[in-house]
Amino acid sequence: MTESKKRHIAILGSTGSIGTQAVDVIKAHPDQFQVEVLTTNNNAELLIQQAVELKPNVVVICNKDRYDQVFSALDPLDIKVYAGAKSIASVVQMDTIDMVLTAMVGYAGLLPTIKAIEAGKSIALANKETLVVAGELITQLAAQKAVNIYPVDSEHSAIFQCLVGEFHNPIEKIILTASGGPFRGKSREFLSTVTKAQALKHPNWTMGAKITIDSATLMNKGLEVIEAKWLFGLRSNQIDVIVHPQSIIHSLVQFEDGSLKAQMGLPDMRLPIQFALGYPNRLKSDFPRFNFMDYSSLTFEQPDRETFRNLQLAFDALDKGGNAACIINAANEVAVEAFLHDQIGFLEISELIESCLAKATFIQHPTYDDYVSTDEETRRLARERIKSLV
Ligand SMILES: NC(=O)C1=CN([C@@H]2O[C@H](COP(=O)(O)OP(=O)(O)OC[C@H]3O[C@@H](n4cnc5c(N)ncnc54)[C@H](OP(=O)(O)O)[C@@H]3O)[C@@H](O)[C@H]2O)C=CC1
Ligand SMILES: CC(=O)[C@@H](O)[C@H](O)COP(=O)(O)O
Ligand SMILES: [Mn+2]
Repeated sequence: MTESKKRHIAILGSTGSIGTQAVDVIKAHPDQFQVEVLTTNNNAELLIQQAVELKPNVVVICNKDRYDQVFSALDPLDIKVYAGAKSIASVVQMDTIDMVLTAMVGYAGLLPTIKAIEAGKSIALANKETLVVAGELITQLAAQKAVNIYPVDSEHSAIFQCLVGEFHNPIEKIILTASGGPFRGKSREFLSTVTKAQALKHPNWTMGAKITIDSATLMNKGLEVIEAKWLFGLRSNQIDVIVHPQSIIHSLVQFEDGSLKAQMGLPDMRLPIQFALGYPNRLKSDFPRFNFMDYSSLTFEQPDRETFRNLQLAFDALDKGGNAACIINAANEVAVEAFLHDQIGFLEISELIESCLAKATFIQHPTYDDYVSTDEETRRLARERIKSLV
């Protein structure tokens, strides 16, 4: 690419696990990428450090109390500084941006993603919650605006990589691989006493706290099933989940002739991030290479949906349709937060989600405003339930 053809990127959530790895990818390819926008929730120190190095046009810090600190560091460098969630939703529409990487965590990713698509920006989507909450709305809007959504999530990137050159061939089914998390093979009795420190020890990936707990409960795989439905236009009976504890095969596609294609590699999120940012090009990297001799066996097992009920709850929500996935997402976000604050136990995460799914108002054809009210109602129900438990 020439200087003028550099891809101009906005990184939402630049201080997190995906965000910092995206910064590493971009720094390794200064001829390919220019950072236009960086955003964070609270982490002013790292935001300032990244901005001094990458010289974006604009940074946003959600927490307004940290605005002065960021402004005094970056205004002398001619970097514009804004604060508050609304600013994120507005800066993604800047003319100078080509692609928005949604690397913030949770429901907060929904509105900025909608605004970015409305402005015609390509999306590199890490924030799976956006598609879980409002997959139909997002995919319809993207189609209307002729916007491409490039998956960053490792499984979905794997499927997307398997589909390159195959877009005219129907998918028979996809197989999402799951590590099984830190509690693979454990009983409900064991799970009744596990701590957040145990749950935060993922066997293969270093990630933010929320997704790490989701991996431990198998909700991450449930969210990924819903994410896959919308990204690849599938029915739920076309999506299988298989536990693969080594996380080397990142997922598979089966075509109508029975052929299976898989994408493999060491667990390293920089690869799917780089593939999404650089698509359709595979950029050179110095990431460690997979060596077959280091793995004497790659193994597979069925997920235990009875012990880890969240996976089944996600399939149930997908089959129910409407705002059901929005309900389980909101309940899960509140439940994970409560677990991380030692307010509820590990098994109560699923109980809370199940009770919210039963109680929250079901809407068959939700609008954006319906998603907002569903999210609010479910969070209220979940918090009431937590109060009754403690
Ligand atoms: N980590 C991974 O390997 C993978 C992550 N994903 C998905 O990517 C997304 C990000 O995950 P991850 O990087 O692990 O998360 P982290 O918790 O590590 O980082 C989250 C980022 O978002 C910012 N942020 C948090 N809350 C808000 C908010 N309410 N408004 C605006 N910004 C906010 C944080 O700012 P601050 O630092 O100030 O808190 C931080 O920059 C999630 O949706 C996750 O499911 C998908 C596949 C793999
Ligand atoms: C890296 C990534 O994409 C995560 O979503 C990862 O897949 C989590 O691992 P689990 O398979 O344990 O959910
Ligand atoms: Mn994943």
